[in-house]
Amino acid sequence: MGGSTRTPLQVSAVAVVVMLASTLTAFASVFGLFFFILIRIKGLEHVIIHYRWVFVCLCLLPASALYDLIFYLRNGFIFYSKSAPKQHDARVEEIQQQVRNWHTGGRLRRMCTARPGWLTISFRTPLYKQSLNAIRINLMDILEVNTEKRTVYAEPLVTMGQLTATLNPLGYTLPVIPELDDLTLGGLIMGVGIETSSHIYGLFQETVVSVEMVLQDGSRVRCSKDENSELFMAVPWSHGSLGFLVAAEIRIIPARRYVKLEYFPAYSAAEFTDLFAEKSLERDKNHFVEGILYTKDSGVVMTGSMTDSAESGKENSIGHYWKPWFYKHVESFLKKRITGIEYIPLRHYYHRHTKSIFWMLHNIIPFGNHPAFRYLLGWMVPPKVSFLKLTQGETIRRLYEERQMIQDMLVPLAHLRKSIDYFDKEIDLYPLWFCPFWLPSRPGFLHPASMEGDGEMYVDIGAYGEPLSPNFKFRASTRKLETFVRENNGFQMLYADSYMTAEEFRGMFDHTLYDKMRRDLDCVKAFPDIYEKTNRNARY
Ligand SMILES: Cc1cc2nc3c(=O)[nH]c(=O)nc-3n(C[C@H](O)[C@H](O)[C@H](O)COP(=O)(O)OP(=O)(O)OC[C@H]3O[C@@H](n4cnc5c(N)ncnc54)[C@H](O)[C@@H]3O)c2cc1C
Ligand SMILES: NC(=O)C1=CN([C@@H]2O[C@H](COP(=O)(O)OP(=O)(O)OC[C@H]3O[C@@H](n4cnc5c(N)ncnc54)[C@H](OP(=O)(O)O)[C@@H]3O)[C@@H](O)[C@H]2O)C=CC1
Ligand SMILES: CC(C)=CCC[C@@H](C)[C@H]1CC[C@H]2C3=C(CC[C@]12C)[C@@]1(C)CC[C@H](O)C[C@@H]1CC3
Repeated sequence: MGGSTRTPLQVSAVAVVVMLASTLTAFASVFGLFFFILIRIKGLEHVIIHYRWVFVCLCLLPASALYDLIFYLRNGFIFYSKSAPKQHDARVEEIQQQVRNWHTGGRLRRMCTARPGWLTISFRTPLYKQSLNAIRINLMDILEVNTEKRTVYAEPLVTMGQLTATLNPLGYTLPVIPELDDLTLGGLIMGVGIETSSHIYGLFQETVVSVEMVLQDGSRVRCSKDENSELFMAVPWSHGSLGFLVAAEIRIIPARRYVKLEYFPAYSAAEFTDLFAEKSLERDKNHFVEGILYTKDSGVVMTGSMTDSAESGKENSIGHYWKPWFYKHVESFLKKRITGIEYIPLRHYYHRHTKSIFWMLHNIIPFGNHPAFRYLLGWMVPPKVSFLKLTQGETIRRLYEERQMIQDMLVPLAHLRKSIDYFDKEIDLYPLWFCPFWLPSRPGFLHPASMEGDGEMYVDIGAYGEPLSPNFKFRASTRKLETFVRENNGFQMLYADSYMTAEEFRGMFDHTLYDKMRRDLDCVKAFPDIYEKTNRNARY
């Protein structure tokens, strides 16, 4: 894609945007500072809880839009000027130097990345960030899109939003693009990522062709299925406990203009389960499969396929800021008791839950889906998750801790019906999100209970919101849920609060290869292990 000449109109438009942005920033900063002081004054809890939207709308929305705009311009400039690949080696060398300095300094404290805890897409802030030796990883660019090899080569801080904005106009996409936009390549490879195409391609980790790591001795290694293959298989879910990721090569596939999305309402848990299982197993027919349950007995299953043309009158650009929140739109099929077909522009599909942060924005801006709000301020939505986290203050943090659940549990598809019953009885939280994924049988932290056969179809059950079950007790109920999941050969996503003991944790995840790599690469004194980094006690 070549550069283009700007017309005087475009130059004036940029000047107006810059002026508006500066005014907004000044206003947001003053108001933000005022509110920041306010949330620290005790006794103002009512205001903080019930009027958080004032602060969010006046400060966080403009700040988020501005931040995104600046980074979008910066990323576009760097990508098209091709300056990042030239600097990559020097930047990696800086990381290697920091690790060597850690050795010469006597290896006193173990290491983690210096990325501040509030920036990570999880409810918690890691406590270890304060006490460990923080290694600065300043790597945030896409290095190459190779259409012949069908790969994109990128640095670990590249986000999903950055990747879709770059790849889609070139006619490509990633096989799995986990929603939300600010998720990073590093976080998804070292942690886990999932999307509604995972029933075909597997979790995000399965789309990785190779990774480049800096190990605890300061060396730089490349790993793929043919080169350092054991380390390659041990990297997913390792949470930076085997080394630092400095680049990754990910598969790309041709993109099409639209997703033809079909909506199938279901009016009982049994109907929902059967439909969801049937669509998930039709891997050659459905490129995307997703389900949302609104009550135990009502939900919608969606299937999508990519296409270049749309039937007239059926195009729906759901991503436009004035459009209703996606999960509300989906619910309307349930209420109207009809199936439906729509053609959604690809990028809009990928970001369908971003605008409303699944259904979590409703608590923060209760009128966020009202047409008046959408038309007036919708263009700035959503506030950045990291900004919400940074500014939530102690009262809101405690409130979420005591009243809200944010969990993703991965269970075999065969146990879906049982799991829906369990979630309904013990938690009673709706909407519930369902996303199928294929788990191959091969060594690593996560594999099906039986290693016979190619693999097994699993489903991610995402619970985000307020549990209404009268039996619900935060710690005890989460522990009980963890036990249920473990007993059903399932797994917990580790960005969420995990209360398992070390023994229970080892019972859920296969540590054979991981322990071997920790020993072979001399990681024990260099990095905390996964349990130490992800357990509830490690996070504030
Ligand atoms: C204020 C602003 C911030 C932006 N921030 C980024 C950024 O951080 N990274 C980036 O790669 N591109 C960003 N963009 C660029 C934007 O994504 C481009 O317009 C895009 O390349 C054009 O794609 P499109 O026309 O296919 O989709 P569009 O029609 O522009 O977008 C489709 C829909 O996807 C959603 N969407 C698109 N981009 C984002 C995003 N980045 N974050 C959240 N939702 C999004 C929106 O709901 C949008 O309505 C930003 C644009 C603006 C105006
Ligand atoms: N759709 C989806 O699939 C969603 C997934 N998520 C979760 O969000 C997480 C990703 O969030 P994100 O904010 O991007 O990442 P995080 O900053 O949360 O990083 C996740 C883990 O990866 C490690 N890590 C990240 N980058 C590197 C690196 N370059 N080298 C070594 N270790 C690294 C971090 O180590 P350290 O602590 O040392 O920084 C941390 O333990 C995923 O793990 C996923 O579970 C959340 C929402 C949606
Ligand atoms: C699709 C998958 C696999 C997971 C989606 C999880 C997200 C819905 C959550 C991950 C981190 C969560 C946070 C919040 C909302 C829900 C998540 C984005 C908050 C923004 C809620 C408001 C708080 O004040 C801050 C939270 C930060 C983390």
